[in-house]
Amino acid sequence: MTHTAPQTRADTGTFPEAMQTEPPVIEITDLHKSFGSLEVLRGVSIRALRGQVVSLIGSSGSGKSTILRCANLLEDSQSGEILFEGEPVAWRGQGIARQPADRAQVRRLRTNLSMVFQQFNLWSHMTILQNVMEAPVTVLGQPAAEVEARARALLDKVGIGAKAEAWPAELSGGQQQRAAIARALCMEPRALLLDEPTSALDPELQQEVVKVIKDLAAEHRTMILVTHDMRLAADVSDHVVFLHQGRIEEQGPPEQVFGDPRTERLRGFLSATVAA
Ligand SMILES: Nc1ncnc2c1ncn2[C@@H]1O[C@H](COP(=O)(O)OP(=O)(O)OP(=O)(O)O)[C@@H](O)[C@H]1O
Repeated sequence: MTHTAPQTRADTGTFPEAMQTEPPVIEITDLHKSFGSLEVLRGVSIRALRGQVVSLIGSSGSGKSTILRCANLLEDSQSGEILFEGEPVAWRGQGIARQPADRAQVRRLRTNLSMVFQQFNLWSHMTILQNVMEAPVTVLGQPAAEVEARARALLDKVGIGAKAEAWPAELSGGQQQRAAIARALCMEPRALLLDEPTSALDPELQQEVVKVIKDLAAEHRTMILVTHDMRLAADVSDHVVFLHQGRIEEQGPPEQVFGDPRTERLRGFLSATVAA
């Protein structure tokens, strides 16, 4: 079966060869995760090198978001290893006493590995500018004037500079998501985790956010992107991972995954997604 393969960024170049000798920014090995008796991840291994965009695709419930949440210490796992820039992301203790192994690491990790959520999660009692400035000022203790200059520049970059003093409720969903991306970037993270950043938006608003994500990919930001938007995955990814019921069913460069899928499951998934 042939598919109308979305065009990919295969020939646009990814990252300088020299950078490939450093450890991956994110390296997940043989991750297993269950919620009670429900096995959600069954031995998933994924890595993102500096400057790479890795997209996770697959049916609802296949475990994509759980991978991001484990990588960011929002969820524990049963077994497997997660390294951020070569440093283990680990938990310790038993039962309800179990917690991330090292509080300083949680802070470092959340600073360096910013997450953008499907539902934006802006603070409604703060203006857009305050939302973007909050963590660098309060968590990192950076001077407010410096952070404000950076925050305003980021809001300009994502096209909502004029909304700096507005409240989140005054913005469209697409504008709120762009503010959430500016907020993540204001931490000056080394990598971004994007969890279905366009899924909560009407189609016409999705394109505003897609443009911002494409711009970030063109800057060779390291990103793991969970998305149901196959065109976006094809456009921005260096590597695409197709998950099925907690396992990697197929993976490869986007031109292969979308243009020449090897497994019947991926072919079926792509046909169903394109038809939807
Ligand atoms: N906190 C939780 N408690 C119990 N089950 C959970 C929890 N979080 C996720 N799950 C279950 O784990 C499975 C995987 O969820 P996950 O959100 O990772 O999938 P997904 O591939 O991202 O799906 P979607 O595309 O719908 O967001 C689902 O069956 C979900 O219901």
